[in-house]
Amino acid sequence: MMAKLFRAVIMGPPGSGKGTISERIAQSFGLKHLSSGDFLRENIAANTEAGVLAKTYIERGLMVPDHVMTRLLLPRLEEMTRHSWLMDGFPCTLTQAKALNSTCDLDLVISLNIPYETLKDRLSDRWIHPASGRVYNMGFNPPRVQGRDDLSGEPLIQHDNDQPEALVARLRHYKDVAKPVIDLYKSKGILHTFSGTETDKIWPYINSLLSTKIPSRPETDTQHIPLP
Ligand SMILES: Nc1nc2c(ncn2[C@@H]2O[C@H](COP(=O)(O)OP(=O)(O)OP(=O)(O)O)[C@@H](O)[C@H]2O)c(=O)[nH]1
Ligand SMILES: Nc1ccn([C@@H]2O[C@H](COP(=O)(O)O)[C@@H](O)[C@H]2O)c(=O)n1
Repeated sequence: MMAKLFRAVIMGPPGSGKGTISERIAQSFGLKHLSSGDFLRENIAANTEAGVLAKTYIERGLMVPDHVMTRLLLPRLEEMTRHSWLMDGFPCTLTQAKALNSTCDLDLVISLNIPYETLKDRLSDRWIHPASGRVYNMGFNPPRVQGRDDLSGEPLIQHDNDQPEALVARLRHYKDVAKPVIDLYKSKGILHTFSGTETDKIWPYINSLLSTKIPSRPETDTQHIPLP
């Protein structure tokens, strides 16, 4: 049982490994991994009003507007009064960061700084199980059976906006909107940036940083709990 609740955010461009590293943090430190992308997909699947609206943007490879993201996510975070969490993919604009700031005090922000060529290679090789959001990479973490999800056996898909043509625009957009967010967290003294081309090499540094902030927990005590 953690003495103090811990609130963290992980930021980085598409394909930087936010989801992959978040899962490791959740397993090692017992934080709930809250994925804004998964939450959007759940709302789309459930046909909620915000989900229907968000879908029209995601389908065109666009970012969902700030007011939709904050309306969807902030009430959920406000409910999480008894859990430590790690938010992945939100905030990604200054407006979202300011809205989050008015809801809670963050303890730590992890920012991933990964070269473009690496992102391009990873994303063109990324395969997703749409129903669960489980992510594979044909080189790094391939599925046991090619083209099939390990748990359900269902087919894996690739997103059009993971292909190099779409990626350049997505990365340019990320750089523009993330810069003021990074500056904000730097000025608060909670930003920690990790650079590199391999998650397995970055992970030990993140692990040791978090070990100084939160107690790790034994393997057997791990679980992934989706956002309620
Ligand atoms: N080759 C390689 N692939 C990696 C590495 N780390 C993560 N990946 C893969 O790269 C892809 C992107 O990783 P994610 O964890 O989905 O990245 P993300 O930042 O959450 O991406 P978005 O959801 O688009 O924002 C996935 O297919 C991962 O399996 C690595 O060190 N090497
Ligand atoms: N703050 C955010 C987060 C996500 N989106 C949209 O959702 C899509 C999927 O997100 P992943 O993190 O799972 O890649 C993403 O491509 C965006 O369209 C958003 O708009 N704002």
